[in-house]
Amino acid sequence: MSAPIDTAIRVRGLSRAFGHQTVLRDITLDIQSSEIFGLLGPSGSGKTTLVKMIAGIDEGTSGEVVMLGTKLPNLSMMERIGYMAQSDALYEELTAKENLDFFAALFGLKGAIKKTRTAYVMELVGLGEHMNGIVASYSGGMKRRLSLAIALLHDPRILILDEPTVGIDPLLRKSIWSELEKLSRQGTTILITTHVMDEAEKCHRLGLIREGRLIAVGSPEALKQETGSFTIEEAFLHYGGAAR
Ligand SMILES: Nc1ncnc2c1ncn2[C@@H]1O[C@H](COP(=O)(O)OP(=O)(O)OP(=O)(O)O)[C@@H](O)[C@H]1O
Repeated sequence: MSAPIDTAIRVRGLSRAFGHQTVLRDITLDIQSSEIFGLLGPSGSGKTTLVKMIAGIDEGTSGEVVMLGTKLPNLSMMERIGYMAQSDALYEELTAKENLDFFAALFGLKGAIKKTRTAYVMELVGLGEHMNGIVASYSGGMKRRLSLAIALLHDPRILILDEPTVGIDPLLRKSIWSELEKLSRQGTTILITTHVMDEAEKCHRLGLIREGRLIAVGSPEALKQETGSFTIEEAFLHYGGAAR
């Protein structure tokens, strides 16, 4: 008998409409524990809408999301999810440290653990020396990095990142990716949306999304092989999508 597959995120028949506009149509998807799963699709195809429902902050018009065995939305699951939204949700008038303190309190981090985690995540995103800077004075890329630090702060089992590396320079992007790979090896499940093809190549599996439908799911290699493509972009075109 084969070992049971450890599913971290189970999506079944998920649809979402805003008024008369249906933006997600009957999405069914399993994301395995420790997997780095990438969502790729043109602007407006429904990636953010989907990750918001998987993060438990929006609900489908129909269908369901089950995370680590618990149906969402469920408040107690919030502790196990690190969510980095596409637009930064930061307190601009406060310092980075004060922002981190706020989120640490929200997740019940205190004392030495809070101090260690705060220092670690800020170093990771290259902001170790900007801890006491007022966020309003940060550049766009620095704000993205602080948002990523906050998503990682409580060491969540599930990490949901909506275009996390926009505005981040290639060197730092590389070190962030090697950290994501390390977290995945340690058991963290990572769902990431991206427009960047070399990031898509780093995902264990990809879901290609177009006009609210999941048009293909597979490893970058499998998707390329199936379509006889050299690049993911080409494979996407083959499935009837467009990379942007
Ligand atoms: N709250 C909302 N009310 C009405 N329409 C919405 C709402 N949120 C999203 N939409 C619509 O849903 C569609 C999908 O949007 P979504 O943000 O999920 O796309 P996306 O693939 O993440 O795009 P991008 O890559 O540009 O971030 C768009 O047509 C958008 O206008």
